[in-house]
Amino acid sequence: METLQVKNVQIPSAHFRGSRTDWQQLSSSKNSLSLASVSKLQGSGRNILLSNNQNNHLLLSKDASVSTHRIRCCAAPAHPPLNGCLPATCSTSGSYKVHAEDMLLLKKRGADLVSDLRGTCIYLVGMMGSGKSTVGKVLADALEYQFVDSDKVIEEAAGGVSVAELFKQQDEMSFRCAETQALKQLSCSVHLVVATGGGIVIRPENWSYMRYGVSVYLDVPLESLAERVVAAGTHSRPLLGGETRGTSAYTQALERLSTIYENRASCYANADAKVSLQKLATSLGYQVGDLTPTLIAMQTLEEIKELLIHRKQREK
Ligand SMILES: Nc1ncnc2c1ncn2[C@@H]1O[C@H](COP(=O)(O)OP(=O)(O)O)[C@@H](O)[C@H]1O
Ligand SMILES: O=C(O)C1=C[C@@H](OP(=O)(O)O)[C@@H](O)[C@H](O)C1
Repeated sequence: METLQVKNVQIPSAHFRGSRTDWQQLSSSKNSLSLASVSKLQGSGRNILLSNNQNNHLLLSKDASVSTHRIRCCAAPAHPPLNGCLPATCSTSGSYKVHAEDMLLLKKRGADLVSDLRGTCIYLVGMMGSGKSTVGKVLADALEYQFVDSDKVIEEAAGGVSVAELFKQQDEMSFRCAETQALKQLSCSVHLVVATGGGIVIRPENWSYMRYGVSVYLDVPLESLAERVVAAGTHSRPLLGGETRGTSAYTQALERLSTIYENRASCYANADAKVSLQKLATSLGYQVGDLTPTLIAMQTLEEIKELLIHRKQREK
């Protein structure tokens, strides 16, 4: 890790994902943004972390479209590069490991939101495999909320019987009733990030519970979903029709996911906010597969922030 003392930097506008009010801007054009009062620029691996003296941080990803020469230090370093300012440890959000510096930034973004959220629960909705659990755990850490998976609540209420087993033992309607009960119970709590089951959106009654909180739709292209669920194994996802192997597994998963999605697309659109992985990837010059749960969690916090600002303005 390298730390440079710099005064201001120029970055491509598309890569600015922070709050503009946190940063003094020297100039801004369609394609580029010049930020003043940057006190530190730290680089590690693919990431570049900018900080200013007000303790605001901005994480940029160094990839094909943001190479170091496009992140131009307008002032020469005041001191020779310093080494290792942040601990090289990782924090664990479930089994996914978040780099310490990323978690620092996530927590900063989370802390900015907490007072406006006032304990409101966050409900992540989206298709199977969209990353609700993976991203949800990172978000919960960032907000210092508790993470809950609605499927796990259903399994506990059923005495430890798995969702896949419940689908075998009962019809889907019974599972949906248990899901509504679980959600009703969760909606009485505060400070929760809830990873909901992919089908929770189909019942209007469920929305009446999720309206107590903020719902965010993780919109992931079907091809990526199919890749993920096949890699993870489809045994725990009964609606995908059990385990198949080889190349046909991907084709079968994609077909089933497409059919399920067609029936649900309008329901997902009810969410208060949306994180589109395709849009995020395009804005960063990435492929969807390159988007880490950390980046997705960061974007989720941004979307929630926008939503809260919008709500506040409407209240006025
Ligand atoms: N951003 C990501 N990039 C790649 N794989 C991911 C990402 N997010 C989640 N996954 C993987 O996809 C699978 C499904 O994720 P999960 O969080 O369980 O989804 P959901 O809770 O929406 O069903 C898991 O194996 C997980 O490791
Ligand atoms: O899409 C669905 O209808 C379902 C999604 C699953 O949850 P995940 O989205 O967490 O896989 C689980 O609730 C059940 O298998 C039904």
